[in-house]
Amino acid sequence: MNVTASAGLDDLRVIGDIGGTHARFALAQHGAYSHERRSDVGKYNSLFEAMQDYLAALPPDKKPSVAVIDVAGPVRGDKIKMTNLAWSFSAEDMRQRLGLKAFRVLNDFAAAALSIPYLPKADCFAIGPDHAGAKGPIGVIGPGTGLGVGALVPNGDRWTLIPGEGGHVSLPPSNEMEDRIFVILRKRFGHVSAERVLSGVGLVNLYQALCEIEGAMAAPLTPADVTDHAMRGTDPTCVKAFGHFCEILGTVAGDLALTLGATGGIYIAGGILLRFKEAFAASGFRAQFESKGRFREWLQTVPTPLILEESPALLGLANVPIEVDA
Ligand SMILES: Nc1ncnc2c1ncn2[C@@H]1O[C@H](COP(=O)(O)OP(=O)(O)OP(=O)(O)O)[C@@H](O)[C@H]1O
Repeated sequence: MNVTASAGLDDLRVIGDIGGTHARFALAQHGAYSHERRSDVGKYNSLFEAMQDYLAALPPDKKPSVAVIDVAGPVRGDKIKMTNLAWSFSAEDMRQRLGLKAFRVLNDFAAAALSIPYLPKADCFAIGPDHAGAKGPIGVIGPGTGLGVGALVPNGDRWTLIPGEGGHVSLPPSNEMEDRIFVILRKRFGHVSAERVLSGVGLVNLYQALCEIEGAMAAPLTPADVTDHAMRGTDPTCVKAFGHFCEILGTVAGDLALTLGATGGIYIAGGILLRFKEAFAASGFRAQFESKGRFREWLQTVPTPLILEESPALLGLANVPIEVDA
């Protein structure tokens, strides 16, 4: 899809970023948004219910005429099924039931990628070289409930958006310990995608694999327990799990940079790492990102800012042109 900043931004639009755990809705016009609300997706049986609830709570003079929604999962055609959530819907059916002029659906990391040209500098925490003024293809990668990946490629004064399912690329182990973790995960999952490690549940998978390597019994920890122990240093296996998480993200992000030729930067998004920006910056992430043999020097020039905004996708959705077909 080719993207300009102008088309269809006058209509009041309801925008929604639908992840595997949270749904965030807002109202947008002229590229900016307000009336943001976040809910747990578990509260609702369907996207329709969640949207109806949000729309019903708006002031009476706020009646959006179009919807632009992103979902964590592939978007091909009218029927959408989310990857990490039991919701499915037809965009045309949603449009009719909500009485809207248009109902547009994008992949969540396509929307996150679209936000990058509009993201205020204060919403990024610099890791590696400064991203301000960096030009060229841009990648976005973010561990949350799943692992999202998206990209933007400059095309004259426009951007070409590349939605994909880069979270499901094969996990690349890059040292002996990662080999051992990989073997354990392969026995468990068969194909070990990057998402099996680089997500909330991935943190727990890493912790459990490390316990197995150490011959220890894994405690029933949540992703938040793992990072909590890691930050407080109260469980050495959790400290190691967080360390591997950051390093493996560095490897996968470095692969993405090489594949895209991402001189514009690889932006790190998702709901997990923005909570731990200092620990992430101090981790082995950047060293692993650059550790690409003969391409180390080139990777050293690629910025890897951490997006501090929980839902950058909303900014992308506020700006997506809706008359242009994907
Ligand atoms: N403190 C924490 N430490 C580590 N993981 C956490 C923490 N809090 C929440 N998580 C995990 O983060 C994930 C939710 O991430 P996020 O807030 O980005 O949700 P989402 O937008 O619904 O995800 P996605 O878009 O990937 O489907 C869950 O797996 C959750 O267990």
